[in-house]
Amino acid sequence: MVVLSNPGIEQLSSLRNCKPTTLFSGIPIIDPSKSDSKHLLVKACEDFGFFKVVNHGIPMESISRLESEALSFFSLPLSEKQKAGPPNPFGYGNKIIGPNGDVGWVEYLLFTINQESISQRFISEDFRSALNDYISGVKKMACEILEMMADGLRIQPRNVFSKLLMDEQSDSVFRLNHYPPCTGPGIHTLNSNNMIGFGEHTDPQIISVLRSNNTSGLQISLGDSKWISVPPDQNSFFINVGDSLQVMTNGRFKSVRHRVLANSMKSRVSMIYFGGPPLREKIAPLAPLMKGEEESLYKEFTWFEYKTSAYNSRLADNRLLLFQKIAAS
Ligand SMILES: C=C1C[C@]23C[C@@]1(O)CC[C@H]2[C@@]12CC[C@H](O)[C@@](C)(C(=O)O1)[C@H]2[C@@H]3C(=O)O
Ligand SMILES: O=C(O)CCC(=O)C(=O)O
Ligand SMILES: [Fe+2]
Repeated sequence: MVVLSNPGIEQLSSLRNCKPTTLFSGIPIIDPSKSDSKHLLVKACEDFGFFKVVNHGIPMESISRLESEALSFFSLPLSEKQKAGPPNPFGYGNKIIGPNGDVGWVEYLLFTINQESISQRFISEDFRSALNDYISGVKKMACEILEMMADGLRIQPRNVFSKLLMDEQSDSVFRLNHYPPCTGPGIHTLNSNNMIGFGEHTDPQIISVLRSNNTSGLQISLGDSKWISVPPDQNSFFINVGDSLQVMTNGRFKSVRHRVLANSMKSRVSMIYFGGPPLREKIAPLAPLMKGEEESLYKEFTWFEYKTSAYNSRLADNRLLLFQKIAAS
């Protein structure tokens, strides 16, 4: 990857602060075809806000096609890729994440999804077709997972979450990330610690569906400032609970704090579908989940208000704090 003059090396060197960790074998695994999966899934969302889905039914051909289109794009000369940028927030971005000064050892393409498909013209017809085919598969899977969650929580109708993604005004986003091996000038010679590819954060939406190639790097935190390295699995999907789902379950499900470390040997390619509600949607705890006199932990807000506030925040900020009735200690 070509190193841009902005951000500078001082900024990027602040990313080398990660201690090596071992891969964790306790990530919950959900097989949707198994009868107990809805209960396991609820437990995973309560304990981790994160789990892996196997036996998902999305054809490998659809996944590989998108991965190879993405790799072809990221292999283009920087000047070609930059024709699809800068991200505003959609388009091609290189090292700069979001509008508020965050940087990472990553380049990416960010797309908005309008009614099932991507219409942005900054990529080729073949690339767009691979994206649209893949997105329709992961969206269907995300909705099935959300319906299993409703079943596991014993709430009705079972499309109470999934209808938000199915709404034609759903504000969903798709992202392709490419983390080149981190051998930039001055980086590995200064210090052998890992570099941050994508800094720690929670995803603001309802649910994120992540697939990566077999390169490690993704880590999750269980709120104890320790990081757990997620063993990569190119045949499975990883699900993140987003901030909006945490609010809709009044804190019962936890939005998972995660980050990506760049790998010094291999490049990582990830594809993430972020399922979000329509902008006008009120994000609030669902009544059937409230027990007795239980009160909402959050002030009332719409997805538009939350998203606006998120885009004014730094990646690592706890974006829900502003919307909590009682600030956490
Ligand atoms: C620093 C930022 C990038 C981000 C918008 C934000 O201001 C804070 C949230 C970030 C995040 C994290 C999850 C997704 O990757 C993302 C697309 C999103 O919806 O929220 C990114 C935003 C971004 O890269 O534009
Ligand atoms: O690239 C990854 O594996 C995760 C990136 C991520 O968390 C994000 O784009 O929000
Ligand atoms: Fe994320």
